[in-house]
Amino acid sequence: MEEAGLPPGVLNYLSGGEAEVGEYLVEHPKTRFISFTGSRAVGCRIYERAAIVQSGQKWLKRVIAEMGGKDAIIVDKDADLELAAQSIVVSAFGFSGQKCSACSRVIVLEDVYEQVLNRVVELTKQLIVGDPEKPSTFMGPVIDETAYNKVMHYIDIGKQEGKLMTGGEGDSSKGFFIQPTVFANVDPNARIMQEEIFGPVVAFTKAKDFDHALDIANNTEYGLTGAVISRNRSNLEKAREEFHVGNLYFNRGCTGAIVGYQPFGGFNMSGTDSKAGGPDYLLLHMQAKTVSEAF
Ligand SMILES: NC(=O)c1ccc[n+]([C@@H]2O[C@H](COP(=O)([O-])OP(=O)(O)OC[C@H]3O[C@@H](n4cnc5c(N)ncnc54)[C@H](O)[C@@H]3O)[C@@H](O)[C@H]2O)c1
Ligand SMILES: N[C@@H](CCC=O)C(=O)O
Repeated sequence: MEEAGLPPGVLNYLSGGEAEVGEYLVEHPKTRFISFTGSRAVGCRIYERAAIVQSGQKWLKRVIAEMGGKDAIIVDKDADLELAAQSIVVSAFGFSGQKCSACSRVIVLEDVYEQVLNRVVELTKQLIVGDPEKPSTFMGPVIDETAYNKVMHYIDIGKQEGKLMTGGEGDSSKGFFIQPTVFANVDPNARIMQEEIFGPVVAFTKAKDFDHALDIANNTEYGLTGAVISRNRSNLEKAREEFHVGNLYFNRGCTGAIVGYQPFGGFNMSGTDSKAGGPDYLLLHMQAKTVSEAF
């Protein structure tokens, strides 16, 4: 950044604990702007703390919060089912599901539900989990023990809430490895359909028609990414209007936004409606001033 012209000392990297560093910076009267990426819980905490005007503070702090997701892929009855299955597997299990954009809910029209589910299970069983340095590995471990315990806890909940189709096992003896896990026949209001897991776990539910599928997809506090796999143009147009997410994809998975091409950021509890990687983002970090001179 200095090579690009930024004066020394403007950009600083500071590591440390959440309370010691995070809370201190958020609450400091001289902090002016906070750009945060992380969970809903921490984002809400920052938003709340930043709103309090501290002694000596002479501005209102501005906050951008990019938070979590509970992202859904809808599969229509006339979809390319192989494309659907491939898109689901990549979106659910890439980076071990540790993406805010990861697919954690699959909503399939009842006409093709069994076919899509069976193919996803088949593809999931072929994934290689292991050493991420090996090119043949598809999925490495989750990030740490806390993440491992959290995801395994959700897998236990999933075993009560749905039918375990594949996966469901973890091994923390040498790294924190979790098998890619698929649950079927899950109620849209179940915890694994509502709460962000941030791990390799995906839940399937059945919709009776496309409107029902959209209702289920929108039945979440989040609104980050979503995808529709369909050959039906009028259903795609309906989703364009009614599927309430910041990043909506048609006939592809719901991860992998490209900077400059698919500006990224969600609605509702997924964030503050900003679009990282898009032309408007920089303006959010600036202060506009209007100067008028009369002659
Ligand atoms: N919307 C997006 O663009 C996006 C992108 C990536 C990840 N995420 C989300 O991030 C989450 C996973 O990341 P994580 O586990 O690092 O999230 P996290 O919220 O646990 O932590 C994020 C950061 O906040 C810091 N932090 C924690 N408490 C704080 C506090 N009280 N005050 C200030 N800072 C504090 C942490 O030290 C960490 O650096 C998921 O929810 C995921 O969906 C969102
Ligand atoms: N922008 C990334 C997600 C970032 C968060 O994990 C994507 O589109 O997959």
